[in-house]
Amino acid sequence: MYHLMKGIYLYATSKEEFSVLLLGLDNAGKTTLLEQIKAAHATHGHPNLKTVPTVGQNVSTITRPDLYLKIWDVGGQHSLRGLWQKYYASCHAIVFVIDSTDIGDGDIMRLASSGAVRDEEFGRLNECQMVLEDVLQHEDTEGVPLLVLANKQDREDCVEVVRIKEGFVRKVFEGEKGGSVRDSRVLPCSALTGTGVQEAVEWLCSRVKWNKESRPPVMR
Ligand SMILES: Nc1nc2c(ncn2[C@@H]2O[C@H](COP(=O)(O)OP(=O)(O)OP(=O)(O)O)[C@@H](O)[C@H]2O)c(=O)[nH]1
Ligand SMILES: [Mg+2]
Repeated sequence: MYHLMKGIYLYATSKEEFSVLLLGLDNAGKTTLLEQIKAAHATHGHPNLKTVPTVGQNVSTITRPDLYLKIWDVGGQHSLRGLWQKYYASCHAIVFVIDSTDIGDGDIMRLASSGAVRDEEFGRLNECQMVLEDVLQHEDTEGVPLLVLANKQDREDCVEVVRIKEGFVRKVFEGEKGGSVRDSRVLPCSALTGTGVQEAVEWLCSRVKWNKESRPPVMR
């Protein structure tokens, strides 16, 4: 009887848990974003916005009415990107965070036709493109929903989200390194002020549920 009751109790109180992986170049704003998401889901809480470059990982589980989201924030520095792939097979969604102030005008066709990569004009656009392509091409990310966040939209010198969508994300997806078909979206946000963070979380929650036949959740 005890075991039956315990089983019913556990069944009634358990929820599906989905894992979300935050990726992007160093300084893109991944840790700041995680802090905002944590603060928004805590009863009392101010985000800790004094981040330092991540070496290793930060992980946090947030509780939503119908599910848990376990969010993995990994270091984006060049030397740490090799570690990302060990998270791919078990994640249910990927967020690719872009620093919208460090990608020139966000137009990869112009970058390609310019020949030389002139840093001051294109910022880290080329690096950002190669890193995103690597993620999309990896077999373990096949079919995983991908949210691209055009971060730092609070800054005056940012590239607006439509340009990032048209000039960068769409072109990468349509290119030969665009990888498999997947659910994807580009949204603006400011991890620093919190603008757009809620919309991002909503999108992630809906997509991990839609995709759960391909990537089933863990019961917790
Ligand atoms: N203005 C502005 N600054 C931001 C925003 N998001 C992050 N930053 C700043 O960008 C810097 C880097 O932010 P982090 O969150 O540490 O970046 P990260 O992607 O975690 O970097 P790594 O851990 O090295 O991969 C910090 O100085 C943040 O305050 C934003 O939306 N707007
Ligand atoms: Mg970080």
